[in-house]
Amino acid sequence: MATFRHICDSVAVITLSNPPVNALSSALIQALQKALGEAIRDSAVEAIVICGDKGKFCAGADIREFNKPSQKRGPHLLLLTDLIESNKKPVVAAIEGVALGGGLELALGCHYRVAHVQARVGLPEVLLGILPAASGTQRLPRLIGIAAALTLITTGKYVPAREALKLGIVDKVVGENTVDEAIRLAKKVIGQPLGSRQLSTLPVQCPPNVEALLAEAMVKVKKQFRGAQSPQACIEAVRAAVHLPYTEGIKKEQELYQFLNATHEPRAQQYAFFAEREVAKWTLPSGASWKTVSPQPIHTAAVIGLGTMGSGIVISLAKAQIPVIALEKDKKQLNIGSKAVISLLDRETLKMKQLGHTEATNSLGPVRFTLDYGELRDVDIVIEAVFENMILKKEIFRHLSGICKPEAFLCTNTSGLDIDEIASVTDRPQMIVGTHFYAPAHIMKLLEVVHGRYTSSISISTAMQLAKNLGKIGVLVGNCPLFVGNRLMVLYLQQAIFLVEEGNKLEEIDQTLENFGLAMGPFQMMDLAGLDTLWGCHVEHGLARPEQSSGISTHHHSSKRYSQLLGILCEKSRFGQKSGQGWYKYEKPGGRKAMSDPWLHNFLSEYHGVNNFKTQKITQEKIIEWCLYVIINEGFKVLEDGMASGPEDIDVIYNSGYGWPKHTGGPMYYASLVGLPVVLTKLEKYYEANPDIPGLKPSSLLKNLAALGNPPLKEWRALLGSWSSKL
Ligand SMILES: CCCCCCCCCCCCC/C=C/C(=O)SCCNC(=O)CCNC(=O)[C@H](O)C(C)(C)COP(=O)(O)OP(=O)(O)OC[C@H]1O[C@@H](n2cnc3c(N)ncnc32)[C@H](O)[C@@H]1OP(=O)(O)O
Repeated sequence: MATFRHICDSVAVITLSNPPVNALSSALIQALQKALGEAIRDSAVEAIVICGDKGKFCAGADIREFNKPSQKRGPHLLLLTDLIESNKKPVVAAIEGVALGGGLELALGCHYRVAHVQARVGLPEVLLGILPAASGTQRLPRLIGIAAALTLITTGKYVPAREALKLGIVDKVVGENTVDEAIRLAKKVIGQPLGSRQLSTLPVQCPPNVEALLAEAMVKVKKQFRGAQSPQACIEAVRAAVHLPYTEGIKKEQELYQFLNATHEPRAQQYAFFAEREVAKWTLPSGASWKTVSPQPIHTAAVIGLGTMGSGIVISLAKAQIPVIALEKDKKQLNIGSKAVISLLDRETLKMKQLGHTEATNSLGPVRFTLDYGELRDVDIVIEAVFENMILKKEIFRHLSGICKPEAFLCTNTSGLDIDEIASVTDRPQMIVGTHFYAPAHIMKLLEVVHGRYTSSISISTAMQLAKNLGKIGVLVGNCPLFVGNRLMVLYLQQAIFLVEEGNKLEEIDQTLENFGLAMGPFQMMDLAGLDTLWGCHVEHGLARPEQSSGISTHHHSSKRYSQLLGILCEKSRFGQKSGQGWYKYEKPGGRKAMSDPWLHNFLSEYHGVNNFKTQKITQEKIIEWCLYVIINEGFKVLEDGMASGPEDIDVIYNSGYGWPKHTGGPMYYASLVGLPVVLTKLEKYYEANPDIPGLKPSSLLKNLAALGNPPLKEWRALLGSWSSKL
């Protein structure tokens, strides 16, 4: 756990050992306390080095223990940091790998910190719904100042060693032998006064405008983490460091921790943390998983189509150092596409250089542009990213079949078309996988990996490994129309549009859902995605009729309610951000700043009158229920259909692909927070009043679970044996 040995009879090295990331479990904290006590008492020891086993210093408190009652958690890390700091023998932290959360707090208790050049440090507690409650909010501002500490503590950002050195978090960065260097430093400082190295005793260096700085940070986090309490608590704790002596600041830190811990947020965020890791460990009903099916290595790739999605996918591959051949259909498109890719690559290279990655200078190297399909002959994987048209996609896959080597995986970036139909025209249906990236593809973390009827487990394993290599979260889903993410999303967007038809203001709907915590409201999201794209998707998937926009309409299609508004706006060339107007207007085509548009409001009130819609102004609470409960309900239907392995998969898709607020865990976790019987009752009521909206018809899985009360999400599967994955 924490072992202790003598070096040269004067330096004790204490090694933290708790695989895989040396998380500070209560057992490890106890062992560390014991080892420290021994080293302190041992008169032969004049200095101490703390390091982590297997090249990882420490990833912080053991998150799995957070739900243990505190009396069972053993000694508190905070007491340990005080013990280290007040010790007369110098203590040096040798940081390799990571020093995160409690791991960094432990290092801040030490008198010196030496880091390996590839190490990263940070205080990510805010991302787990808590704050750095083992003195991080009090010691870090004393070390690096208020502004830098605020940034680190409120964003949870991981800082690479070189940046940590610039900020003053570590004293030295080394390329190798971190522990040896820490031992050398420890020996050198034996006998020197430690006063200036005891962070708790230092004054906080405050700029004159400190209150303005704190207020600005508060505005920022309220916008960035709407509805979440931990970022605000983090700022309050740093404010305490400004105004109160250390011990009082610590009291405030503890109070804020207790306050946060009493909310649902830590549990929701910690659930989201583990859910992300769980879904990456895919298993198929056949039993195939990482453990049984090795992914094929991907040394080279090709991307077909260099529009927004294709360009982003090329960048993603290039960033992972996978050589890419980028193909377009004609010279003009290749010219436009290659310019977009090169400019994105330049931007990424610059970003990486700023982070100290010198190897990034060569990141443009792996991309080659071509018009010639023949060049794709030897690549290991092809990702098709042309626009959503089945005929075109089939033509491309037929062509690829004849050109690519038999071992090449052929992937489609369709956002919802039938993978099996695409596979049917190829010579290798078992090697066809859906790889649904999210825009911008080089930034968004989510990759839906779509399992077609014929897809082999090796293809799945390879696609899931590719997601990892690209730094993305791969979530395995089934081949249903629109897959999982968009299947739920399209119903949500429709609900929002129905509200507008009934006389509600789209700005209010957006604002309400943003206040709930979504990264953007539905209308801003539609403008970003492109109204023409969404309309095309509605028509393609039979949610509306193509001719309806100009024709006479009953607002029903196959007895289901639909709205023509998207089609009408497209007819008026209002495509969203790209055309400078959609649901909102923008300063110019491609502009980002959404402004309310008086023209649209006039148009909507006319439309409302002409079409005789009922007027139904609803409250903020109802907007949330009306729009979000269809996501939850369809999530249950996805589980019923076996198109996702579990509720965690749906939550991860929404958290990482759709800006769902992690402090509510994800839509399915949120349903359990609200209470399944409550969600069910509301849906029943809404469906009774709107039988023409099938998205509101409660799923039988929801009904069955609600009948059992509100069982915790992790028990859903065990309670209902009938629901099984059909992936
Ligand atoms: C005076 C007394 C008063 C008492 C008052 C009580 C107050 C109580 C206060 C409590 C104070 C606590 C203060 C400290 C808080 C914290 O430290 S919170 C934790 C902060 N740390 C993190 O958030 C780190 C999260 N982890 C990561 O970012 C990554 O895992 C990684 C470390 C960078 C490694 O990444 P990668 O190599 O990609 O591997 P992963 O797949 O992500 O992880 C590997 C496995 O490790 C598990 N894991 C990771 N971190 C932790 C952790 N901190 N605890 C437990 N487990 C962890 C992860 O789940 C993976 O596990 P498997 O899936 O089982 O393999």
